[in-house]
Amino acid sequence: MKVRETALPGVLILEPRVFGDSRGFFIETFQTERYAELGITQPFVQDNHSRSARGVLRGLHFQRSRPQGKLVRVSRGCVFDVVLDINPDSPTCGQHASAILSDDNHLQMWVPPGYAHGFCVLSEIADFEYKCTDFYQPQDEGGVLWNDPALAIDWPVSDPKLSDKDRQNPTLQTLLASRHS
Ligand SMILES: Cc1cn([C@H]2C[C@H](O)[C@@H](COP(=O)(O)OP(=O)(O)O[C@H]3O[C@H](C)C(=O)[C@H](O)[C@H]3O)O2)c(=O)[nH]c1=O
Repeated sequence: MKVRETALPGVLILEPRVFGDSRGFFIETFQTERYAELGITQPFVQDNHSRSARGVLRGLHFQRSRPQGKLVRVSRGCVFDVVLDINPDSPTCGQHASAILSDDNHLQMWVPPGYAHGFCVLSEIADFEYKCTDFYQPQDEGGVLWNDPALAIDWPVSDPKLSDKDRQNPTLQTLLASRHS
């Protein structure tokens, strides 16, 4: 497996080994020992699968008191995936890492607990599948506005389809200010 570090501490882009043959391909999408060697040691307790159409943007989400680590991949289609540092004590707070994840490049993103995460869909349909290190806690959910100008995230969509919740997410500055109030 090839591993690329990013500008964000602990955020990794992983390229699993692909075994192709005349029938298609085979990939081990997760394996405890191999991923533990990369520091991905927290047990996964929940698997998620979302399907979205072209132009959908989900994010940027996080859980406050029960932060989820996420090992994300795309099993169908193509997305622009974004991880945002929202830790005010981090030297990279406000910075983001991004990658194109697709069923062609088979790339995965490891999002350690404590980061915000989101993606937008670049193909007709995208199946987004990911493993989480903690359970979904709806009352614990938080979000950051996808197009917060201070973040300068170069989303490859201009007028994405958002949930009502995501349309109302605060800017990072507002979020961090509310934590100290
Ligand atoms: C996340 C989640 C949602 N749900 C239910 C709650 C809603 O009735 C429905 C859609 O939820 P939501 O609109 O929050 O789904 P996404 O916008 O895809 O949320 C995810 O989007 C970004 C990309 C993330 O990184 C997070 O994993 C997660 O926040 O699924 C569940 O039952 N369990 C869950 O773990």
